Amino acid sequence: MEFQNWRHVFKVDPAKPMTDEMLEQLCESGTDAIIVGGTDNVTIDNVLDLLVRIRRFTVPVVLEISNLESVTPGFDYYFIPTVLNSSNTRWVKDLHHQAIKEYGDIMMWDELFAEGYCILNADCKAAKVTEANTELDAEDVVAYARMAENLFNLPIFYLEYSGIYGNPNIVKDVQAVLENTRLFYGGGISNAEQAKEMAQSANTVVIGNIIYEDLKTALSTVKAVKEI
Ligand SMILES: CC(C)=CCC/C(C)=C/CC/C(C)=C/CC/C(C)=C/CC/C(C)=C/CC/C(C)=C/CC/C(C)=C/COP(=O)(O)OP(=O)(O)O
Ligand SMILES: O=P(O)(O)OC[C@@H](O)CO
Ligand SMILES: [Mg+2]
Repeated sequence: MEFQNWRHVFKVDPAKPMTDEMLEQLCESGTDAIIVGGTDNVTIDNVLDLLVRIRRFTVPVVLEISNLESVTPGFDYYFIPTVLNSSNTRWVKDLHHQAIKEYGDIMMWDELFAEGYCILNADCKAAKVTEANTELDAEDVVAYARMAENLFNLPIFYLEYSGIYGNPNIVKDVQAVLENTRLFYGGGISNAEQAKEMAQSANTVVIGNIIYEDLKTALSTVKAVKEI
């Protein structure tokens, strides 16, 4: 699949305002894809608004589904998070079961890809919402990665530090045990050096909040990652 070659992606949050000028710079930056996703206040209206505006460009666009109410046709792919270290089955497989029960007959299965999330920042919104157990050491995380690949055959293992820069050694340890499952890293990347450091081990680095804080620096991460 196309995403298997992605090295760099921007994640844009439908709940946050973004001008056409900003969006154009992101879409024309040379990034491999734009992921549309966030934890809260994601609605059909703000998702459609972003989709229509991103579609003016040729960059691939993915919807990372965080609730069923905001799903719409028109994206290239749909990423479906399942939070492996959640302590509440709702975020692991119950919402997924409900969605498949309701829409299973009309689902375009070849556009859907599951992401096995392991959330490591206890203070981020996604950890709180999903009641994630973030008290994990490197061995625990590696075990989740092995589970994602070997038990569940997930195409993506997503190391999520949303809001803080993570531990590059853990990213390295995880990459060492993955063969087919792609390793996405996201969290706290706020300059080109950090993007480069995480991209040494992760297959794909995800750049989120810095887009809204310092667009120029966010754009600089594309070249940094592509240079490796
Ligand atoms: C039209 C078409 C092709 C139809 C497809 C049919 C269909 C309905 C398919 C659905 C298939 C399916 C099985 C869906 C599951 C649905 C679901 C609701 C799953 C749960 C998702 C989940 C675990 C969400 C929890 C939160 C989470 C992990 C979000 C990921 C994004 C993230 C961590 C963002 C970072 O947060 P952010 O908001 O940016 O935080 P800050 O503001 O602090 O930065
Ligand atoms: O927003 P940041 O901290 O860059 O994290 C990116 C992404 O992993 C969030 O889901
Ligand atoms: Mg965010």
